[in-house]
Amino acid sequence: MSHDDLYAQQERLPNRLPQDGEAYYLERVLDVGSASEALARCLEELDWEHERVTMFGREIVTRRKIAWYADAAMPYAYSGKTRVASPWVDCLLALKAHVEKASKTTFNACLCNLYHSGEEGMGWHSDDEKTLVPDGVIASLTLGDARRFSFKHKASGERVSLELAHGSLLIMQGETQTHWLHALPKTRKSRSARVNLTFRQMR
Ligand SMILES: O=C(O)CCC(=O)C(=O)O
Ligand SMILES: [Fe+2]
Repeated sequence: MSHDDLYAQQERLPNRLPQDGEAYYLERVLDVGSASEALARCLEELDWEHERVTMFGREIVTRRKIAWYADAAMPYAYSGKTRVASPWVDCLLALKAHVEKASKTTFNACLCNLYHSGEEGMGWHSDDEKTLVPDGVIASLTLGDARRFSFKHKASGERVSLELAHGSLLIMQGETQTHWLHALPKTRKSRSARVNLTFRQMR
């Protein structure tokens, strides 16, 4: 799909959140072939490692893997741990350029997630770390198996869910992180890998 088509599509995109934030879903920013090629390259070329999180005073190593890229060797606080960014690699830079055009925004960092199957997910959280631009844009590219993604309003508990397809982009902006949590629930339906690239704006 050309970028002109993408812009035209975006003009009409509905906000998926009923209030207190903005979430736009672009179902196909990459065609199936390009998305599959990008998935293979990301699996092969990114610095994947298991995430270590501290829960109830104990260190837990997640099955899910992550990789962290940013303009400089920026430290990034995430789940109570500080990670130093890897320097950008070509396949990620090409995807970043594509996502920047599609979202008409620029990004200086990317947190990458690798879920080997539906047995891996991510719990409720908001991306409101102090190192991120407040109310900045987060653009989340999905490569691989489609998964359900859910929002939950912090005050009312209201939920909004959508399915994120192979080659799709979810753009979160405005006050989304202040008022909503999001999660990627585990599921028995997914048996293959999904890579999710969350392009971010660090200050
Ligand atoms: O995998 C996803 O779609 C969600 C990832 C996410 O929320 C995050 O990295 O903060
Ligand atoms: Fe998140």
